[in-house]
Amino acid sequence: MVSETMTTNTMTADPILKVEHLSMRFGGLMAINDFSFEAQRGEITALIGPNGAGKTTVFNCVTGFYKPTMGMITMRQKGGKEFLLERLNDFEITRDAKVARTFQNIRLFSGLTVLENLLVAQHNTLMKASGYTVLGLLGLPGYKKAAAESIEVARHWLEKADLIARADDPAGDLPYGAQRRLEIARAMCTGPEVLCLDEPAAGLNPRESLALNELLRSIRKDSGTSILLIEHDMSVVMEISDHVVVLEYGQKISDGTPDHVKNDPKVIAAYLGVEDDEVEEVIEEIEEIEGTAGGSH
Ligand SMILES: Nc1ncnc2c1ncn2[C@@H]1O[C@H](COP(=O)(O)OP(=O)(O)OP(=O)(O)O)[C@@H](O)[C@H]1O
Repeated sequence: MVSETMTTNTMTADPILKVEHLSMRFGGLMAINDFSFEAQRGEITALIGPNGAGKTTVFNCVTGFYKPTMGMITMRQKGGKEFLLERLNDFEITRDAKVARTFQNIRLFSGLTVLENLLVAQHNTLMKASGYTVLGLLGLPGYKKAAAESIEVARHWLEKADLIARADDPAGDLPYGAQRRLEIARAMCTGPEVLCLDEPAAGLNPRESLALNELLRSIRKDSGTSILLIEHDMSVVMEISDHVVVLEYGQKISDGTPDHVKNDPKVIAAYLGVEDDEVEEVIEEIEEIEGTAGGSH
């Protein structure tokens, strides 16, 4: 039988994103120190780790918000074209390399409607079709066609995100979980090959969390977009990820399938804040407590 780890790392090896020897220094602090990992095409890769481990810094390097102190970040599109992301500006990473992102804090245009938010996301395509002229905006058939297509793309993602009934409502009126899904739908309207999500489940209730899982799974299945996510909610990470990479103090401590990572003593130690050799003792204690709780029901 082929092990799960092999399925992820060997048999389907087709990395869309390769991070090699990444380091990021902030003054005297080495926030990321010689960190390498690969995200496979068509998979959901989660980056996890305790607070301050460096997850957001890695994200900011991948998406061009920070220029790394050292290291290489290669994005290989499905046609084979390669981009060295550390050399590009953030807007080029979105526009040319086709890496989209969402943020920890929701950044929607709250006064615009839900649909309008998705049309704004397609601004680049629409402006190109207008020939960048007012006349183009008013009369060019190419523009009209592009505008109709943009509405179609928006409708598609509104349906996927279960937001079609709210299309004409101001984005700011949506419940929190729906705003998170709208952000993801907006990122998808740019046609990304990699979607980077910064804590998409933060602040969601269990029902909203389930809706998010469903949306992310359908993105992977239907669009083939690869997803890289940072997430604290382990139920989301373990349920939807194909591959999990764990950071602690800016260095990789584990890398593999959710099952592999979940049972890795180094990861357990990092999350519990104990030394590696104390892990077994702590696990035994937890099992005892679980046994006692199970027995009392
Ligand atoms: N712009 C910055 N200037 C200085 N230090 C920074 C900067 N950004 C991050 N850091 C530091 O780098 C380290 C890693 O921070 P980062 O935000 O990447 O961690 P994280 O794993 O995303 O944490 P959290 O889970 O709390 O969001 C921290 O010690 C943080 O204080």
